[in-house]
Amino acid sequence: MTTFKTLDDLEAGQQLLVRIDINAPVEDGVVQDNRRFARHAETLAELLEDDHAIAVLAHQGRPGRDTFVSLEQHADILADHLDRDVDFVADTFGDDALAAIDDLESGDVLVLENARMCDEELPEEDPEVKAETDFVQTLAPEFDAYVNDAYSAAHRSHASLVGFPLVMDAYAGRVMEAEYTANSAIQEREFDGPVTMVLGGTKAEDLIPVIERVDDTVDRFCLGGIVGELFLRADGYDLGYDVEGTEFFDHQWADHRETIERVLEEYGDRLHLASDLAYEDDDGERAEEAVADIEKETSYLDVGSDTADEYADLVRESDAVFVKGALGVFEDERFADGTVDVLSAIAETDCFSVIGGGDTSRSIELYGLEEDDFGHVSVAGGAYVRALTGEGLVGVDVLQREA
Ligand SMILES: Nc1ncnc2c1ncn2[C@@H]1O[C@H](COP(=O)(O)OP(=O)(O)OP(=O)(O)O)[C@@H](O)[C@H]1O
Ligand SMILES: O=C(O)[C@H](O)COP(=O)(O)O
Repeated sequence: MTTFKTLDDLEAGQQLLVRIDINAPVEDGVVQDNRRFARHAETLAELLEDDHAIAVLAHQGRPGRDTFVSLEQHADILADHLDRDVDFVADTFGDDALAAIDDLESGDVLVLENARMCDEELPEEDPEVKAETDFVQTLAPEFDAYVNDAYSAAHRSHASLVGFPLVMDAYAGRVMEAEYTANSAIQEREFDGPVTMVLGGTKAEDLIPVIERVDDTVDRFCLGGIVGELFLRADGYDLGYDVEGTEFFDHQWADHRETIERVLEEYGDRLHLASDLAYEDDDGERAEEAVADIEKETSYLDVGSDTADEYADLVRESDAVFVKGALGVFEDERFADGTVDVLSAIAETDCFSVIGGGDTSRSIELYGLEEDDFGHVSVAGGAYVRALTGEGLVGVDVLQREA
């Protein structure tokens, strides 16, 4: 099944460019540790044992969002996980970056600045186009090989993910290998009882195509988070108001309204939407309201308790449950109930389960749930649900193609 080269094929003592995905939550400007750091640190530790010199390439946030910040704090978090110094240079492929790369010695780790701060990184273009960018053409000659460990970003055709394998010797890192193996195996499984997909979080644009493509294998969908509210809006309810400083609703509504309305119509009873939602009242407390009674323009931050009970019951009847995205803003304890109640119901049953999402998978340790109670906890979100549809991931495809 795995046709890419792995670290088992890599000669020791080389200068490596290693793409990882440490895209993380940022709270008040402070980058939050999540399980992506721990998993990638294991790959880096293995490479260091083999005397490689490493420059790390990664991204954080998207331009225009308040999570779009430098990777300086990420270098410190990685240093904690690795228990050694990790350098950072505030440059990705300019003179400062090249000078820092020149100084690398065996056993060094250097984090380059957020790849998405380079103009050539983001526009989705073919790998062949990305391989010709100055970004790729400048960095590639500085290294003996490229390692892609960023399975969770492998659905994006961005320069740092798809350009390098076309011009350099390229290998899959351990996280890439493990996630690819686990997620590909899920596609092959067959389940006797109902299969439920719990979809939430902020990235409706990633999830809507998934609903359509897993049509044959998933029996019902439980929606929450921003995604759920967009479907409720399509169902005629006046909701979907951003918290100050965020922009989740309007552009996704403008871009996907027709599809959301069509999916809602076609899927009917198979799509479960929240019947109640939670918000912050004037005293700063959690309050709940039935969706049918909603009149005020406020930001809803979690599904309500009736909805959480209904979703937990559906989970208990299921043979398999796939989760991507949180049902509410679980980082705030007042709005964690929906996510935690549903995850707890999954943990208590013996259904096969996968919990995915860089942010969402963090709720497991935040609320004292045990990773062992789930079939697979993926640090990938969009990439894992896409893999469930059987669709290839461009970042994996190029590694396989060049192997
Ligand atoms: N109603 C809501 N309003 C605002 N944010 C919400 C709401 N519901 C959930 N969220 C946020 O969704 C985030 C998780 O979903 P997100 O779409 O970022 O996916 P993810 O799990 O990190 O997957 P990926 O790896 O694809 O990024 C959480 O950080 C949570 O705070
Ligand atoms: O967090 C993720 O899912 C990956 O890092 C990809 O990030 P993106 O959705 O901003 O492209």
